[in-house]
Amino acid sequence: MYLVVGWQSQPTTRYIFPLSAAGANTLLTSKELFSRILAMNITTNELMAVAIKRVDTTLPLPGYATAGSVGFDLVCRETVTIGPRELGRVPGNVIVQTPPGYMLMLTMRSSTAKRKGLLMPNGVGVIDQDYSGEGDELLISVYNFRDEAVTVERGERIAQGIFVPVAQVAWNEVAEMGETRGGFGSTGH
Ligand SMILES: O=c1ccn([C@H]2C[C@H](O)[C@@H](COP(=O)(O)OP(=O)(O)OP(=O)(O)O)O2)c(=O)[nH]1
Repeated sequence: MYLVVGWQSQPTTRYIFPLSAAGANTLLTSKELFSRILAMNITTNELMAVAIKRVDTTLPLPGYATAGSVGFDLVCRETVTIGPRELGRVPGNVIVQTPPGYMLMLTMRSSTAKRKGLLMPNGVGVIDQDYSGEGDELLISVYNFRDEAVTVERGERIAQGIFVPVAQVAWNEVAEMGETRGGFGSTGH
Protein backbone atom coordinates (compact mmCIF):
# COMPACT_ATOMS: atom_id res chain seq x y z
CA MET A 1 0.00 0.00 0.00
CA TYR A 2 1.36 3.39 -0.96
CA LEU A 3 0.55 6.93 -0.15
CA VAL A 4 1.11 9.36 -3.00
CA VAL A 5 1.57 13.00 -2.14
CA GLY A 6 1.50 15.73 -4.78
CA TRP A 7 1.35 19.48 -4.97
CA GLN A 8 -1.16 21.19 -7.18
CA SER A 9 1.29 23.90 -8.24
CA GLN A 10 3.66 21.20 -9.49
CA PRO A 11 1.44 18.41 -10.76
CA THR A 12 4.40 16.32 -11.89
CA THR A 13 5.92 16.16 -8.41
CA ARG A 14 5.02 12.95 -6.60
CA TYR A 15 6.48 11.49 -3.46
CA ILE A 16 5.54 7.91 -2.76
CA PHE A 17 5.72 6.43 0.72
CA PRO A 18 5.15 2.74 1.41
CA LEU A 19 2.68 2.79 4.27
CA SER A 20 3.50 -0.79 5.12
CA ALA A 21 6.81 0.46 6.48
CA ALA A 22 4.90 2.61 8.94
CA GLY A 23 2.29 -0.07 9.58
CA ALA A 24 -0.85 -0.89 7.61
CA ASN A 25 -3.65 1.66 7.84
CA THR A 26 -1.34 4.22 9.38
CA LEU A 27 -1.99 7.75 8.23
CA LEU A 28 0.93 10.10 8.47
CA THR A 29 0.50 13.58 9.83
CA SER A 30 1.86 16.39 7.67
CA LYS A 31 4.75 16.76 10.14
CA GLU A 32 5.64 13.09 9.77
CA LEU A 33 5.42 13.39 6.00
CA PHE A 34 7.77 16.36 5.96
CA SER A 35 10.27 14.63 8.22
CA ARG A 36 10.22 11.68 5.80
CA ILE A 37 10.77 13.97 2.84
CA LEU A 38 13.72 15.53 4.65
CA ALA A 39 15.02 12.06 5.51
CA MET A 40 14.95 11.22 1.79
CA ASN A 41 17.36 14.10 1.25
CA ILE A 42 15.17 15.64 -1.43
CA THR A 43 16.55 19.12 -1.65
CA THR A 44 16.94 21.49 -4.53
CA ASN A 45 20.65 22.05 -4.03
CA GLU A 46 21.99 18.59 -3.38
CA LEU A 47 24.46 17.79 -6.14
CA MET A 48 25.12 14.35 -7.57
CA ALA A 49 28.81 13.40 -7.64
CA VAL A 50 29.91 12.40 -11.15
CA ALA A 51 33.35 11.06 -12.12
CA ILE A 52 35.15 13.22 -14.68
CA LYS A 53 38.64 13.18 -16.19
CA ARG A 54 40.27 16.08 -17.99
CA VAL A 55 42.43 15.26 -21.02
CA ASP A 56 44.30 18.56 -20.68
CA THR A 57 44.48 19.42 -16.99
CA THR A 58 45.72 22.94 -17.71
CA LEU A 59 42.19 23.81 -18.83
CA PRO A 60 39.45 24.30 -16.21
CA LEU A 61 36.72 21.80 -15.47
CA PRO A 62 33.47 22.59 -17.27
CA GLY A 63 31.24 24.65 -15.03
CA TYR A 64 27.70 25.89 -14.51
CA ALA A 65 27.66 29.61 -15.38
CA THR A 66 24.99 30.58 -12.82
CA ALA A 67 23.37 28.99 -9.79
CA GLY A 68 20.32 28.17 -11.91
CA SER A 69 22.11 26.88 -15.02
CA VAL A 70 21.08 23.35 -16.00
CA GLY A 71 23.84 22.99 -18.59
CA PHE A 72 27.59 23.04 -17.91
CA ASP A 73 29.72 24.68 -20.58
CA LEU A 74 32.34 22.47 -22.18
CA VAL A 75 35.79 23.97 -22.63
CA CYS A 76 37.29 23.25 -26.07
CA ARG A 77 40.66 21.52 -25.82
CA GLU A 78 42.17 22.43 -29.19
CA THR A 79 41.93 25.20 -31.73
CA VAL A 80 39.97 23.77 -34.67
CA THR A 81 39.20 25.41 -38.02
CA ILE A 82 36.12 24.28 -39.92
CA GLY A 83 35.92 25.10 -43.62
CA PRO A 84 32.88 26.74 -45.23
CA ARG A 85 29.84 24.41 -45.26
CA GLU A 86 31.93 21.65 -43.69
CA LEU A 87 31.51 19.28 -40.77
CA GLY A 88 34.01 19.15 -37.93
CA ARG A 89 34.60 17.83 -34.43
CA VAL A 90 35.84 19.88 -31.53
CA PRO A 91 37.26 17.97 -28.54
CA GLY A 92 35.48 18.85 -25.29
CA ASN A 93 38.46 17.90 -23.06
CA VAL A 94 36.57 15.68 -20.60
CA ILE A 95 35.59 12.04 -20.15
CA VAL A 96 32.46 11.73 -18.04
CA GLN A 97 31.01 8.70 -16.27
CA THR A 98 27.30 9.34 -16.73
CA PRO A 99 25.46 7.81 -13.74
CA PRO A 100 22.93 4.96 -14.16
CA GLY A 101 19.48 6.33 -14.94
CA TYR A 102 20.85 9.33 -16.85
CA MET A 103 22.09 10.28 -20.27
CA LEU A 104 24.35 13.19 -20.97
CA MET A 105 22.94 15.42 -23.68
CA LEU A 106 25.18 17.83 -25.58
CA THR A 107 23.68 20.89 -27.20
CA MET A 108 25.09 24.10 -28.57
CA ARG A 109 25.01 27.23 -26.43
CA SER A 110 22.30 29.48 -27.80
CA SER A 111 24.88 32.16 -28.70
CA THR A 112 27.03 29.82 -30.82
CA ALA A 113 25.06 29.98 -34.08
CA LYS A 114 25.28 33.78 -34.32
CA ARG A 115 28.79 34.16 -32.88
CA LYS A 116 30.44 31.31 -34.78
CA GLY A 117 28.10 30.20 -37.59
CA LEU A 118 28.11 26.68 -36.17
CA LEU A 119 25.24 24.22 -35.67
CA MET A 120 25.25 20.72 -34.22
CA PRO A 121 24.55 18.49 -37.24
CA ASN A 122 23.21 15.65 -35.10
CA GLY A 123 20.66 17.97 -33.42
CA VAL A 124 21.74 16.91 -29.97
CA GLY A 125 24.63 14.71 -28.99
CA VAL A 126 23.57 11.65 -26.99
CA ILE A 127 26.37 10.50 -24.70
CA ASP A 128 25.90 6.92 -23.56
CA GLN A 129 26.51 5.77 -20.01
CA ASP A 130 29.26 3.43 -21.22
CA TYR A 131 31.05 6.10 -23.26
CA SER A 132 33.38 6.61 -20.34
CA GLY A 133 36.62 4.76 -21.09
CA GLU A 134 40.10 6.26 -21.44
CA GLY A 135 39.63 7.31 -25.09
CA ASP A 136 36.06 8.53 -24.69
CA GLU A 137 36.53 12.29 -24.72
CA LEU A 138 33.32 14.23 -25.36
CA LEU A 139 33.33 15.48 -28.94
CA ILE A 140 31.26 18.39 -30.17
CA SER A 141 30.01 17.78 -33.71
CA VAL A 142 29.75 21.00 -35.65
CA TYR A 143 28.51 22.16 -39.03
CA ASN A 144 29.76 25.49 -40.38
CA PHE A 145 26.77 26.94 -42.24
CA ARG A 146 28.66 30.04 -43.42
CA ASP A 147 30.60 30.59 -46.64
CA GLU A 148 33.83 31.35 -44.80
CA ALA A 149 35.97 29.22 -42.51
CA VAL A 150 35.49 29.57 -38.75
CA THR A 151 37.99 28.90 -35.99
CA VAL A 152 37.04 27.63 -32.55
CA GLU A 153 39.80 28.62 -30.15
CA ARG A 154 41.24 26.44 -27.40
CA GLY A 155 39.44 27.36 -24.19
CA GLU A 156 36.35 28.63 -26.01
CA ARG A 157 32.91 27.43 -24.84
CA ILE A 158 30.53 26.64 -27.70
CA ALA A 159 28.48 23.75 -26.29
CA GLN A 160 26.92 22.58 -23.06
CA GLY A 161 26.15 19.26 -21.38
CA ILE A 162 22.91 18.44 -19.55
CA PHE A 163 22.20 15.33 -17.49
CA VAL A 164 18.75 13.98 -18.35
CA PRO A 165 16.94 11.08 -16.61
CA VAL A 166 16.30 8.24 -19.05
CA ALA A 167 15.09 4.64 -19.09
CA GLN A 168 15.86 1.55 -21.10
CA VAL A 169 12.71 -0.52 -21.56
CA ALA A 170 11.69 -4.12 -22.10
CA TRP A 171 9.38 -4.35 -25.15
CA ASN A 172 5.96 -5.76 -24.48
CA GLU A 173 4.91 -6.57 -28.06
CA VAL A 174 1.14 -6.50 -28.69
CA ALA A 175 -0.99 -7.26 -31.77
CA GLU A 176 -3.06 -4.07 -31.66
CA MET A 177 -2.83 -0.64 -30.19
CA GLY A 178 -5.70 1.64 -29.08
CA GLU A 179 -7.35 4.57 -30.88
CA THR A 180 -5.12 6.97 -32.78
CA ARG A 181 -5.01 10.55 -31.53
CA GLY A 182 -3.63 12.04 -34.79
CA GLY A 183 -0.62 14.28 -34.95
CA PHE A 184 1.27 16.83 -37.03
CA GLY A 185 -1.24 19.59 -36.33
CA SER A 186 -4.36 17.42 -36.05
CA THR A 187 -5.54 19.39 -33.01
CA GLY A 188 -5.60 22.67 -34.97
CA HIS A 189 -3.47 25.79 -34.65
O1 LIG B 1 27.76 14.69 -30.21
C1 LIG B 1 28.23 13.60 -29.84
C2 LIG B 1 27.55 12.39 -30.05
C3 LIG B 1 28.14 11.21 -29.62
N1 LIG B 1 29.34 11.23 -29.00
C4 LIG B 1 29.93 9.99 -28.49
C5 LIG B 1 29.25 9.55 -27.20
C6 LIG B 1 28.31 8.49 -27.61
O2 LIG B 1 28.08 7.57 -26.57
C7 LIG B 1 29.05 7.88 -28.79
C8 LIG B 1 28.16 7.20 -29.80
O3 LIG B 1 27.17 8.11 -30.20
P1 LIG B 1 25.90 7.63 -31.02
O4 LIG B 1 25.41 6.33 -30.51
O5 LIG B 1 24.97 8.79 -31.10
O6 LIG B 1 26.56 7.46 -32.45
P2 LIG B 1 26.54 6.31 -33.50
O7 LIG B 1 26.68 6.95 -34.81
O8 LIG B 1 25.38 5.39 -33.29
O9 LIG B 1 27.91 5.60 -33.13
P3 LIG B 1 28.20 4.21 -32.41
O10 LIG B 1 28.02 3.17 -33.48
O11 LIG B 1 29.63 4.36 -31.96
O12 LIG B 1 27.25 4.09 -31.25
O13 LIG B 1 29.73 8.96 -29.42
C9 LIG B 1 30.01 12.42 -28.76
O14 LIG B 1 31.08 12.46 -28.18
N2 LIG B 1 29.42 13.57 -29.20
